[in-house]
Amino acid sequence: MRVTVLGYQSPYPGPGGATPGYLIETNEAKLLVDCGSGVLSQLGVHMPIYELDALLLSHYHHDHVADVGVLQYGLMVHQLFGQRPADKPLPIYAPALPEQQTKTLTYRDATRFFPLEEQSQLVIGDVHVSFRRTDHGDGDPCYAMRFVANGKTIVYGADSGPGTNWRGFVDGADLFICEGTYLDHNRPKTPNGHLSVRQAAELAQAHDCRSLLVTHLFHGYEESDVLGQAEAFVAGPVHAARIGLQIVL
Ligand SMILES: O=c1ccn([C@@H]2O[C@H](COP(=O)(O)O)[C@@H](O)[C@H]2O)c(=O)[nH]1
Repeated sequence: MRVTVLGYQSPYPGPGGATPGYLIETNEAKLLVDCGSGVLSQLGVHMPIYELDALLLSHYHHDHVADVGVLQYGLMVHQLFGQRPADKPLPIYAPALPEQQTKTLTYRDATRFFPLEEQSQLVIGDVHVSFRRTDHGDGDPCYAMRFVANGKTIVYGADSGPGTNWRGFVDGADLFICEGTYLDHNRPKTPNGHLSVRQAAELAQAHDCRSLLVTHLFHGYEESDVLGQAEAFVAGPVHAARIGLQIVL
């Protein structure tokens, strides 16, 4: 499996940047995971957008879905150009709630919405995907995703506060893509559905992850500060997200 960071910033893209979006590729699948602001232009650096096999959305906050509409337009045009079959809408797997948000995900022949629940299990090409609800948001679900292919496991933690139950989901992952929204000096006194970089590292270490990618970062954070505050993770390599970073497992 190969993961490419297309966007990692939050809550908005810095100059030339992008909010969360990750390309996960195997021999048999090209999956876009979240589709934030600026992600579509980054995707085009790595592959034609019409070759995607699926889009998976963790939740509907703007920083994770901002480019879905332009992706739909793009696929529609590539179908008109004959580069993508008109009878092959891109599946968009996304939470079933809030219902109003789901209504935009089926668009002409370009995309089709498939609802996710915590119990959902997907097989896309050679990738098996399962889900875990995270501690995030004001009542509507946000799902972390576990991708297993060719004996390797990537867990994408989506947005997740300290109340998330990770047991049996992230343990032993070859790569944990975990949010670290705050450096220490910005960390709120009361948990608000996000983790700090320090908490992300402690979590990955406690669950025996083999490598860590800290993401969902403010664009102004320095990579050296992020890596410095991730010192609790000693079990393997630590990466601070940056656009274009590729990790091969
Ligand atoms: O205290 C805060 C609250 C939010 N942010 C950033 O804003 C976005 C959107 O907020 P949600 O809590 O996810 O609705 C969030 O992803 C953070 O990047 C913040 O930095 N500090």
